[in-house]
Amino acid sequence: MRLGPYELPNRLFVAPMAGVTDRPFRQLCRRLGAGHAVSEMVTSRKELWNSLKTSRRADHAGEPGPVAVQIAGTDAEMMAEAAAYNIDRGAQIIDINMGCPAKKVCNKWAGSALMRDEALAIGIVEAVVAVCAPRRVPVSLKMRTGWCDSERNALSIARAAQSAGIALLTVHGRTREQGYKGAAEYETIAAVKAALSIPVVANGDITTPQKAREVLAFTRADALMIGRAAQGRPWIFREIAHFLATGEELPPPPTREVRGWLLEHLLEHYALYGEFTGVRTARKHIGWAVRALPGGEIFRAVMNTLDSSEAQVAAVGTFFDELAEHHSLLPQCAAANDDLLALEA
Ligand SMILES: Cc1cc2nc3c(=O)[nH]c(=O)nc-3n(C[C@H](O)[C@H](O)[C@H](O)COP(=O)(O)O)c2cc1C
Repeated sequence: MRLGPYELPNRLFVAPMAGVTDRPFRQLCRRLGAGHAVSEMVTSRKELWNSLKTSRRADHAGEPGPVAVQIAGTDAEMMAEAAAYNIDRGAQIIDINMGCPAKKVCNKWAGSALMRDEALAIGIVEAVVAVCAPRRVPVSLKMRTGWCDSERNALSIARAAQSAGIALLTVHGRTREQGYKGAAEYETIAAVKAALSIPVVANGDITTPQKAREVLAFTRADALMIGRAAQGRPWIFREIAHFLATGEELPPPPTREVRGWLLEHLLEHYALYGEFTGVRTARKHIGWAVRALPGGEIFRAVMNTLDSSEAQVAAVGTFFDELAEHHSLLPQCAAANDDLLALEA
């Protein structure tokens, strides 16, 4: 599918998830079938641009393009500056965050809180497009269905944002008030898709290839975005791609291959974050990878006591070696996907 001047390899996107979708994770998802990845959000507050956290988030070394950087903020001029700053550092697509419900973001009237003030929201879109268009950088927008049940204004913002020049729109089928609770609804996404001529991406609770097919059919969206279901299961993208193309389910991946992907991911992760932070932040990725495997919960607890990368890598290697002795294919998850989603929200 096309996004501005770029032809994306497929219509399965990794959702931006702060603290999760760093470069190593995005690269892993892409390798395992995702056609597009949006980075974790970068603040529009200039004073934070040189912080270690922001510079790690702006690290795209070796990442296959187009590099999409998400920006968040509350002020049109600052957002335009943030867009220009990130383009100068390699961003090829700028994604505006109007979807994040986090308090840190919402208290500052950013993220999904912007949906409450349509004039401000569109002012931001216009200012960002004004900076990006001359540089031939497409702007995408990510939003929820509205602020709350009685203020479901996705359609009106979507129309205005399209007129303001965005190239693609993602809609997460929940209101800001819902956070991650309840189920995503797809009626609003279908209505937005029917009203717009630019590509629309459906997001929310897509956890299986079957669900992916249903959401595509119901919303008629051009693409799907997947977040939490890819945590610990980045091969979900190729599972979905295969199912959409053939109608058949792929068998689970070989346990040894999963071992290899996770260990490679860990090495990339330590390289980006360094030993101390890397070991600590890798724990969640390992936890997600093993949570639904036999012995996973016990391993997770043990692993949280290890504080060197060497010990972490050795423990993960041994865990998967032992698993592979009994299961050449990864044993299917015991926990239902819905439980996993609830767990991580
Ligand atoms: C840990 C976490 C961090 C997130 N961070 C962001 C973010 O930085 N920007 C954003 O637009 N959405 C963010 N989201 C929302 C996701 O992009 C996505 O819209 C949401 O998880 C619904 O999709 P899913 O059901 O496939 O997970 C985050 C979600 C999670 C779980």
